[in-house]
Amino acid sequence: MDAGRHGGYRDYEARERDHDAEASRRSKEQQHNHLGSRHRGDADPRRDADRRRDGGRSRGGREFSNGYGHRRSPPPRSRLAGRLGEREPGEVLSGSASDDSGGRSHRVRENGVSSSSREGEALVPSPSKKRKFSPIVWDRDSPKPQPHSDTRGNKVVESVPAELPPPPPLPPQGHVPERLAVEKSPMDVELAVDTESTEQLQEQESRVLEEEEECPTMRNISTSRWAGANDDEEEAAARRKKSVSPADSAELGRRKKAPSPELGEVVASDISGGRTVSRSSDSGRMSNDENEDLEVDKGDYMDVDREEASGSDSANHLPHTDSENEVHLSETPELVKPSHRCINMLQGCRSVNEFERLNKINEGTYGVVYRARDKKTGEIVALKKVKMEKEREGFPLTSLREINILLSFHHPSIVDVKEVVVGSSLDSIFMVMEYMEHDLKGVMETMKQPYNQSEVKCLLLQLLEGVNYLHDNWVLHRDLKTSNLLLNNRGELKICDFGLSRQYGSPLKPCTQLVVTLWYRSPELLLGTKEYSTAIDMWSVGCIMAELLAKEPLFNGKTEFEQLDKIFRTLGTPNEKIWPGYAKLPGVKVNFVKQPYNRLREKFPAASFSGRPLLSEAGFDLLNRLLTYDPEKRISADAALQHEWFREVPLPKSKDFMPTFPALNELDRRTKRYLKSPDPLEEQRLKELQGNIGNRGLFG
Ligand SMILES: Nc1ncnc2c1ncn2[C@@H]1O[C@H](COP(=O)(O)OP(=O)(O)OP(=O)(O)O)[C@@H](O)[C@H]1O
Repeated sequence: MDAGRHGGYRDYEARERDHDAEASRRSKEQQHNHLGSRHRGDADPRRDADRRRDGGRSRGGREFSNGYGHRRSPPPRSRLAGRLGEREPGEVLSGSASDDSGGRSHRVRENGVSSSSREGEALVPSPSKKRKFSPIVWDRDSPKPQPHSDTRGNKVVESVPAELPPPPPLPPQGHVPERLAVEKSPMDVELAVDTESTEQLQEQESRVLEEEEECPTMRNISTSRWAGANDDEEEAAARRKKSVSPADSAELGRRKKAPSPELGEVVASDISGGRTVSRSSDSGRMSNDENEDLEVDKGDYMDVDREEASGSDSANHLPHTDSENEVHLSETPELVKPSHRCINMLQGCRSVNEFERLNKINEGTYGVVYRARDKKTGEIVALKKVKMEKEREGFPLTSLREINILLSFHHPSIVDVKEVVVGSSLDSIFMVMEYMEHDLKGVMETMKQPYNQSEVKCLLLQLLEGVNYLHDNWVLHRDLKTSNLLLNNRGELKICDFGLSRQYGSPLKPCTQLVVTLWYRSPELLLGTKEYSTAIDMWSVGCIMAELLAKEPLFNGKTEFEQLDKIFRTLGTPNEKIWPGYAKLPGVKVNFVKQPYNRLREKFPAASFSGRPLLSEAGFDLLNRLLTYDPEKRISADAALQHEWFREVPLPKSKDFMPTFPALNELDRRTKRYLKSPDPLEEQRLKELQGNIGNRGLFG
């Protein structure tokens, strides 16, 4: 942006070269530090400090007292075969389940015994993992963290210049972008925006960022290049992508986690190689002349804008021992070669009138979502129109974040944004997303019965894979809830709505406690903590797990006080013993109910005739670990994925056997209301309208 404004392309390129050299140097330093740290052993006192900060969520692997480890060894097939009779229809089978449960079929065990050293199991070398620091969030008023380099190559927060990072590189001379990204570098994502709008967007982003976060150490989330990537390897990775299953690729993604992003970068460890980015076939390097081509054909305009204008108790009660929380660092940290990824901001966007509008799906706080058809390809997509009406200052930051993150990330459990298209004016911007038939909230509202345990496992595994991918890539979602989990009729779950998501490790201003919808908000946020971490997302995952099992929200408070009250009544009132630091939280001054016991088990009994959702010991243990008060002790996504519950019967249901529903998102809103209405008369009408709505799948 600055280059365009002040120096033109020449300056821009020169600056870019400098930037590249700097990035390359940093990358080398990082790698060097990594190598250095390999030989240093565990005697590093800073490692202990990191371990405490990390709260045991390190990628290096946390051993739980119950023996859940990080070993990913496939069980002998014969064992599973021996208990086929115990399976529910659609359960994941060893060996064939790579596409069922996020590639964890190899974790399936005979009976859920979690011994980490069972005989006869073929040990697959666990991928070395990178340690992940707990994000550190500084109060704006607090002293700025001093820049320092981490000798182990781990994430460090360093002071960075207030100015935005340099713009992305120009494509090489004569470069004509391909339509299909699979033929390109797997890490290349090209956000096609015309030059003028690019400048405008960047300028606005910079302005909004500066306003929102005055802290000079903040850098915006931007997708930028990693130095040192090998193009050949990228191409090979892109080719490999085509042959790996999503589940396999999720596994791969975890292995490929970059040690830490360069500050200000969203490091997309693009697990599956090249993402297929649909983009304008006529897009190319943008010139002012080409820009004019973007003028919409008024006669053929999709009338979106106009229409808009008119219309276990231990987790909470028994403090974990030190040994439980001990972080076992990876002995041989994997040296990850960062992938090369860049967004070409200089290509032209397609116009929204290349899509035919089908119906309005939903309207959220930040955008209106439409179902539409790509006129060229016939593909059905979801178009999220960025809401601009409240934005007197320009392009909304939330949307910029969302676009940045979603264009950068590619994972089977994260909704895919294919491209960005523009409306008649530059302030009407749409994200073109893969279309999903439902969101989890809508589906649960229409279901007669809650999901059973094996279905919950299938969904939860996918959710955890997505959250793990985000956390691995230094992003907090900060608004996980059932309406932000999309479902399709292939049993796939995908996380959407990244408007509140945030790169962590960067300072956040104090008022950002108001993230996460109330029902899914963690106690530390409700109690006003100024430092929070990946654990806030894990609390939300716990609430979602409970909601999936019960088909109703776990804690549905109307105010923050009521929300905390509901949490405390169910999980017991926390204290310093189970949650060190609790007493110092700003919100603790309020007089809360004194509930000495954790009563969660009453809501999810092991056996019941009361109609309450059943949950095994292992399932309850996972739920308790997700709903652990102390964020430092709360289970991480990575550890949750290894939890015994997913390995015991009933095994996670295969996605193919998940119940399917009529696509709510294709119905008009009136019909949707019928569907959700508790009124029996309406229900009757609905039945007539929809036939077998809510029928469960073949084996459901
Ligand atoms: N790719 C998609 N396919 C189908 N439906 C979608 C898609 N993306 C979003 N939706 C629907 O639109 C709704 C709102 O989308 P989204 O959450 O992204 O918007 P928002 O304005 O950020 O919402 P919120 O108010 O929750 O922040 C979702 O709950 C979902 O029902």
